[in-house]
Amino acid sequence: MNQNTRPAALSRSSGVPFIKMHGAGNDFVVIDSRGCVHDVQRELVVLMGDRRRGVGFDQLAELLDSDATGVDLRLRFWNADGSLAEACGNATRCVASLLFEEDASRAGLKIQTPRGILSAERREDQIWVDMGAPLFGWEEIPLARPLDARALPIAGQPDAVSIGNPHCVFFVEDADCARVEELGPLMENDGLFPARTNVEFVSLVSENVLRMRVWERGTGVTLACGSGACAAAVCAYHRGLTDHRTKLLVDGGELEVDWCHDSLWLTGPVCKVFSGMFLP
Ligand SMILES: N[C@H](CCC[C@H](N)C(=O)O)C(=O)O
Repeated sequence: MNQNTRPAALSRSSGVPFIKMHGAGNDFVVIDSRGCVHDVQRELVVLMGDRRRGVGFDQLAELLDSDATGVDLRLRFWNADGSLAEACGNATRCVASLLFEEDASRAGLKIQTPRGILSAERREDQIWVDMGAPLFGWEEIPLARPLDARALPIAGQPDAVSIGNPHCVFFVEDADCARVEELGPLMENDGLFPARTNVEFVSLVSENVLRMRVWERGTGVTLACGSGACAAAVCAYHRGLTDHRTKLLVDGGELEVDWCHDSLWLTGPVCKVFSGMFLP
């Protein structure tokens, strides 16, 4: 790459330090831009996101300073295609685990995201993140026109919901047979969703246990999706399929959602894989 075309963050002479993490196989690069002059730019995201020429990730989570009182940090989420996302449940869990590790005496965290200020808590050996309340208003999701978001009038009658970011949830007989790679990108780019959408295929496996496969907006097929798990759990609850607490079997493991007093609490495994220096 020509030196003159380098985005600001790439001109850090010794490279860009990062941590690679995953939550149930949903993988992330975490960059700490707190106290930095340069924040991350789209060009850097796309270069790092390349699984052959870069590091590779589903999302890049960027830690930023927050000026809101009582807030520990601000988070910005980038998809692998360089687009921004309003929410990312699994990256929020991963970052919360880093912060709890930094300071073992911490009981809770407040994290500012485009979706609002989220709480994270450590309960025994699990980290829970409150993803907030689901939004079903057509202009909140957003949908292209005023429609009832539950059972959209298209084939498969999916539900639409926002967990800060848009989701389109298909309830199917057997999620393992869903044509995720074919239908995912079609729905992601359907005119019904002007901001594009994440797409989940969900089936009921047993009492309060759902199987979920996902196509993520701006990324593609992923092994798990935290906001998608919240979307699937709350839509299943509204359809009378599950109770308030749901386990989700995803391709990369298990997630759990507790839908409680207008809060969608999310938990699941978190793993730190390696740290490194990205050299442009
Ligand atoms: N993996 C994320 C979702 C990323 C969202 C992104 N694909 C979008 O909304 O554009 C999660 O755990 O919630």
